[in-house]
Amino acid sequence: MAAPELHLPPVAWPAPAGAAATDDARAQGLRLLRGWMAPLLRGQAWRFIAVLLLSIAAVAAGLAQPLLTKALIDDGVLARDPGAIARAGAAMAALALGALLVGVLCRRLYAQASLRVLHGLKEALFAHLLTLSPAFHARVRQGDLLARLEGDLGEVQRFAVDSVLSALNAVLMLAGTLLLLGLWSPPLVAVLALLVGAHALASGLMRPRLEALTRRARQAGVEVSAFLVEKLAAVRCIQTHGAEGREAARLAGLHAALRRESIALQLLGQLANGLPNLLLSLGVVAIFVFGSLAMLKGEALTLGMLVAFATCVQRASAPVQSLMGLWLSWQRAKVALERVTDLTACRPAVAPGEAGSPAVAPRGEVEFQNLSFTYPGAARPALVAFSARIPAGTAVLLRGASGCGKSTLVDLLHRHFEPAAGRILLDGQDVRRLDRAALRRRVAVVSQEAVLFAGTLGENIRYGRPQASDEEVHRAAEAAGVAEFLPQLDQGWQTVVGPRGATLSGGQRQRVALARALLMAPAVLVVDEGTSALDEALERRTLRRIAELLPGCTRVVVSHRSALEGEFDQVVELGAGAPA
Ligand SMILES: Nc1ncnc2c1ncn2[C@@H]1O[C@H](COP(=O)(O)OP(=O)(O)OP(=O)(O)O)[C@@H](O)[C@H]1O
Repeated sequence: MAAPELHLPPVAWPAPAGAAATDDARAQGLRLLRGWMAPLLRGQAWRFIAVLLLSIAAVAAGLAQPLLTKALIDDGVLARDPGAIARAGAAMAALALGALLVGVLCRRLYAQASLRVLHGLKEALFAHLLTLSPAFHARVRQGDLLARLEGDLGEVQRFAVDSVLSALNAVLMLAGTLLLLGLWSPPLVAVLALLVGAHALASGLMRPRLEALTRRARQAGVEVSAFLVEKLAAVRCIQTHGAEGREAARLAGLHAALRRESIALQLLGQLANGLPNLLLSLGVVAIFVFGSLAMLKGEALTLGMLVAFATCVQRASAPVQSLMGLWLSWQRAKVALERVTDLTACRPAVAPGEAGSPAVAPRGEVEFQNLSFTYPGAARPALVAFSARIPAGTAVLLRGASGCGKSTLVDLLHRHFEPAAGRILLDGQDVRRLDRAALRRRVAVVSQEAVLFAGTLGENIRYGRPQASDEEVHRAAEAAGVAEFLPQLDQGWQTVVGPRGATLSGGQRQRVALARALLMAPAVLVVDEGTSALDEALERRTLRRIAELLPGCTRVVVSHRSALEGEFDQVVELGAGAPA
């Protein structure tokens, strides 16, 4: 049985407050995410191992610096040996240069591996989003999806890859430093451990506030991107209604909320970040004060050792800070992970279908048997016990009052949803038993809103069948009426139609979308008000040309125009039983 698309109650997500998915759904979503990440990480394993080995080399070079400092002071300066000073200086310079080269190589390998993992994750999430039904996409704001794809997924990847690697590096550095310090002075190690413990305590106290602030700041950012995506796609409507000023003011309001949350988050983050710095600076002061006092008392401590101690503690500060930073990134990543699993927890409304394909030479007979359907979360059914039979190769006009369920019927035929009751047969086979992709190749749908992509006219017509020959494209374009406006386009087939086909008229866009469907040579062609922007004479001509191009094709046309009735073999009325 198909899994429900949303395991969440329909109102729980997407909601303005970004409410959570159920635990069960989230666990499933997490499993899916881990399933994507594991092979990506395995594929980059050699790069990560190389980065680790290079990091160990860099740590060793870093640890040699305090030893050289000690040698320079004690064996060189205090022993008044210029040769020892020169040797220690040259070794320090060589190590610094080596560290730079290793750092560059490390960064290169690391960026390659890390970006591949991020892009792989994004591609998997994008592919997942493409499996979700139009009803899901109708409910989710595009800006919200973008924020989750771009920001949240990046945060998860940064934690899973960047933070883990830098933490590993930090642990190595810290372990080496502690070893050195332990050899010289065990009490100093105890001081460091005390500092780390104090920081952990302070961090624990700040955690709940930091997590809540992170979530709120993220949501405020999503509100801004969702606003921009929606409004920039509707500039003409805003201009028509003279709403430019109001929209600008709304953006300012959203920005004010975002600023409030971001500044609070940054202040708390700064405090959390600055704490280890403060503690370590106090540690260095303590070493100099107590070390100097010990030297004055004549204890066995050289100036070189004191400087080397301080250098060690300062060297330990970077890894300690990076480990503390790890905690901060985990707070951010946890919130981001929840937001990404909100998406991975969503399942396609319908299963891809069984292995069966529609007949090799489909006839195109469609039968709706007692179909009922209610949208998730809707109070009233969109379709109630609808039945009709459309013989193969016939032309049918499907009509009914606005909102009576005509488009829903088309979506059920295309298996964007499963009916609550009843079934649809294609050539006698239940469409649920058919492979969904194969079904969609046999049944082409042209909707009222023609969706074109930025690209040439030819590319848009070929979208469903990129390998079609020029001649096939021309025939489909001729039947759809594209040929009638082609001479008006400067570049002919090569004309770039702009984002969403914006440089064409509504009727021209519909004709391009129709040509695209005809090129697929479907067994069943459904035109869901897909020629509504054409004048009546052109619509009539187009319907006749389609019949000539695809004589055996079953044609179902959803239209409110009664004058076209004569063009059809049958008129099917939808409405009885369905809500008005
Ligand atoms: N995604 C959705 N979620 C909830 N309800 C929906 C959704 N899409 C459509 N509906 C509802 O289902 C009913 C049928 O809608 P449908 O789009 O199928 O009607 P239609 O007959 O094609 O209308 P029109 O002729 O105006 O295009 C309507 O009451 C509509 O409000």
